[in-house]
Amino acid sequence: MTAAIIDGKAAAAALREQIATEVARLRETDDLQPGLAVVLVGEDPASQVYVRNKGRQTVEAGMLSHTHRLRDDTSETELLALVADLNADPTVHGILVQLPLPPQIDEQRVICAIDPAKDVDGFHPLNAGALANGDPGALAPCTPVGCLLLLREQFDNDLAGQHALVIGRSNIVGKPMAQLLLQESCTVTIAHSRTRDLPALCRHADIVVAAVGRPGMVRGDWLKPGAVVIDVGINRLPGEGDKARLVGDVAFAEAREVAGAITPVPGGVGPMTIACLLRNTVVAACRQAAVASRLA
Ligand SMILES: Nc1nc(=O)c2c([nH]1)NC[C@@H]1CN(c3ccc(C(=O)N[C@@H](CCC(=O)O)C(=O)O)cc3)C=[N+]21
Repeated sequence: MTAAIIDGKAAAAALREQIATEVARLRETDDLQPGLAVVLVGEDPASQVYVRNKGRQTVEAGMLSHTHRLRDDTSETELLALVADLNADPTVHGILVQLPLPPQIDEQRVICAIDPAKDVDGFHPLNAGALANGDPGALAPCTPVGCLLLLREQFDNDLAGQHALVIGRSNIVGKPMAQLLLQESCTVTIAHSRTRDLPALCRHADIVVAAVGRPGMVRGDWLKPGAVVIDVGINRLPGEGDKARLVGDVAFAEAREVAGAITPVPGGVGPMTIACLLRNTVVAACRQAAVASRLA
């Protein structure tokens, strides 16, 4: 069996189209233009590309984009002051502080300083708790939501009873992914670096979400034939010349021979993450303006 390739790029473009339509309507009928502020501390080249893509797609969707680039030696106090300004700015409905932050800054303190209503990353403990409680109003993290949208498409909106294995337990992907899948009535297993016999566990899974950051870790012979594989990994390996090559956490060529469907890297989960960020920003803007949204 050769797996179907899940086209995240196309799914993200379709989602951005819907978002742009909704933004146009909000600007026309409610005089509301959703605004997203992105904060980048330091010069990490991968982050720069990501920040640029986000900025461009925000504008293409008809939204306001504010980008703040701070020096690598920015103090925690300075960053907290900027977050306070953005919290108070009525033209900013969503705030994203790019992670990781340099070592002199306490990430958790910064995340907690963001107004939960503007926390479009869904990283604030209030949003994480709301998600765990099954509160439909929670702003949920963009990468796992993007994965869920791709999975729903594969399963015709019915994930109930599927055995889902989430590999990775981060607050950004693994934990919220597990919460979302549980909400869909999957049977969820979370695996991590201390899990015993991961290959055997994996062979039972109808759905595998790999989010560990280890290139090619999930092998073809770990998969149940026909499983749906979502590869969250974005690993930069040295490629031809000075070009970096992007690879996922799944050994793609092998997995493709066994899986039923699989996301590629690039062009899988990544573009969906950005589309979901735009969506969260529209939802957050509507709530802040007490206007009904047709997206949520
Ligand atoms: N506060 C915060 N929120 C995040 O959501 C966040 C973050 N910090 N820090 C970094 C990671 C990484 N991340 C990516 C999202 C999309 C692509 C993406 O669109 N990738 C494209 C191609 C990228 C390329 O070619 O360079 C793809 O996979 O097809 C990549 C990486 C969000 N993150």
